[in-house]
Amino acid sequence: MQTKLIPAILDSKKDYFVEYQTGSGKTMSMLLGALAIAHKDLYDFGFISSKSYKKEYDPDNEIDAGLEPALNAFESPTAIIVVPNRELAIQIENWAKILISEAFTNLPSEYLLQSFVKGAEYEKLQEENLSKYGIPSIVVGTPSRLFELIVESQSIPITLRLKHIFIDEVDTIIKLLGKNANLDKRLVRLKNPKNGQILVESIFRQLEKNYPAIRNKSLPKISGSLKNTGDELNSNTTLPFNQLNKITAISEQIKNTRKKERLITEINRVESKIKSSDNINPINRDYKSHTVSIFCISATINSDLRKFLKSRGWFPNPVKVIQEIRKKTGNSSDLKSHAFSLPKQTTHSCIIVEDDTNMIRNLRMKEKSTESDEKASESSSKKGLDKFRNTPKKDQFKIKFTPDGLEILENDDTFDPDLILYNKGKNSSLDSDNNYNFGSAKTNSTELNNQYETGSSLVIDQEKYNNTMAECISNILLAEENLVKNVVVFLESSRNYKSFVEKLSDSGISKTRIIQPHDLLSISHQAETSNSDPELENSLNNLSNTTSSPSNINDLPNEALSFTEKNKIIVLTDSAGRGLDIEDVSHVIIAGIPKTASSYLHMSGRTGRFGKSGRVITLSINTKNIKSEGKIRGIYSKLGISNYPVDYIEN
Ligand SMILES: Nc1ncnc2c1ncn2[C@@H]1O[C@H](COP(=O)(O)OP(=O)(O)OP(=O)(O)O)[C@@H](O)[C@H]1O
Repeated sequence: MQTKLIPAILDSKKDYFVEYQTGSGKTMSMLLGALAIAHKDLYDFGFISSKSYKKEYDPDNEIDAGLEPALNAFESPTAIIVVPNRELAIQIENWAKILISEAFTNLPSEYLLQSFVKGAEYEKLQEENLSKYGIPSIVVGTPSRLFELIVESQSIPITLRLKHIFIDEVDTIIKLLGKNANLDKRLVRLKNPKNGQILVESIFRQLEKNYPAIRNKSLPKISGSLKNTGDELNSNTTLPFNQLNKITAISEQIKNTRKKERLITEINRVESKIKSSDNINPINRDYKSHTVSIFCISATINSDLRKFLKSRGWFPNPVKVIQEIRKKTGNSSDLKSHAFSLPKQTTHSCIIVEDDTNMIRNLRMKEKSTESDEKASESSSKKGLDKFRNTPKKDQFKIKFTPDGLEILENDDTFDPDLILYNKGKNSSLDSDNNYNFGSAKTNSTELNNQYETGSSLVIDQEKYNNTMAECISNILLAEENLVKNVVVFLESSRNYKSFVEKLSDSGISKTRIIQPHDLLSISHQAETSNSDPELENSLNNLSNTTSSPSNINDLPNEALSFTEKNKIIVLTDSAGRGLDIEDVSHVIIAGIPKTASSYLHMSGRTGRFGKSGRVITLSINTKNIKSEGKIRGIYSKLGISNYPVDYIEN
């Protein structure tokens, strides 16, 4: 993958989807490629002066070439890296610091790369860095912070120097609505697209405004009207209007007059927002003068996301795809039926806790997982979109084998971005969220069931969840002591984080061993500001070395005492853990049923990275009414993994 991706970045003539398994080195390749380009910037813009040191630039002897940094030499960045969370932005910056210090003796890394994330203390430091070092060659940050700096305040200007936009964990950044999201939620999304989407599209709008000459054809007129509904829709209607039209068509069939009226009012509000907002209509890139390459990167990119981004005007030309060859699953022969790939060296186990008897046992896998398990994992909604689900699937892609790998040619004649909203059958996406009951006040038993199925798990109260999970986790760590290095625990996103961490420390795990996302940031931040040992600066990568104060014997009420201090328990949620590379994670423990197969894949991917072995244990509570086994079996089956029974637990 790296031998394909890095040259593709250096060539920068096309747009790419990069879909490789977790821990395969995507983020590292992206950074290496971007730094290679930034490195050239140093010479092109006089940072490294041969005159001052009376030496010619010698690529084999860079350290001696001599550096002469000039303030504000770059008028704008040459690459923008968008990531979904602060932790990942800081991790990338820390990696860059180490790589840059290896290549140059005297060059502050901030000339080449700076990170931008939200939070008062970080923002202050970022502003100081910007004024001290000027605009870096590479900016990395979260969508909302980059939006503030690039679009709102324009403190980071965008010029034709910009050659690359990397979107790491693109599926999280765009976060398409799930197939079962209701109309309310769809309307809200239409009015308020995700920050990452607005950021990227605003950058292209800015470029177009500032450099009209880069376009050599005039913009087609964007039009749309609510008057065309249902079958009258034609392909010239732009995406948001098209979606709105379909929502209108569905809302008209709703019998409950009050609900119908409310929806129509909301539809009108969304329509006027769409009309008045530039941000909502797709962009229109001109590929005859292709100036910026977009790299969309993740272990889980599905065809819905590809279609959606194309419909937003991101890729008017064929997009290159760098991905591993996948085995096929399911019935269909198209790309959707490819299972996402997981590292082979990771084992997956699921432990079921029977709530009524308090017994624990291994997940029982049937001989072969049945279709009903898969259905359980998708959990169908009965919210009135059924008639759209059976819409015949169109042949959206043609695949071409090229020397560089697979290239996907999307066929414009058959392409219908609205299918993203409505066409969901058996082959529905793995990574869309399943969202229910948005805005609904009442919850009936079916909805309750759905909530559980989707992983919201509100049926199990917080106290019971905390007690059960903490007890299981401390016992597992005890039983697997010899295998344990660092451990990542994922708790359900709907859970109270603080009380869970407190319970964990009550159950025999020393507080000093528990690391929270904020701790990861503050460790990095301290390393950054204290200008200490560069090795230490890579704190995310050296968790086992950044030990906290020695453990107090009173913090360790039971046998968990025997753990050494170097073993850390990092408590995260799915979104905070996306893309993070934490050193020596031997175990991932997922406390609860993941929302989607894709979510499971990313959480489990914090271990078994870059060829190392890994162990993933999912803990699931079976209550009297709700059996969670079908859901986890469905996820296993979708991802093509089998249960590895835990030998110290009954089957
Ligand atoms: N060429 C390489 N040689 C040695 N180690 C590497 C190389 N490339 C990446 N790594 C290491 O492999 C680990 C995983 O890399 P990285 O985080 O880039 O993977 P990823 O594919 O982006 O993972 P994810 O999908 O979880 O975001 C990191 O510790 C990284 O330092």
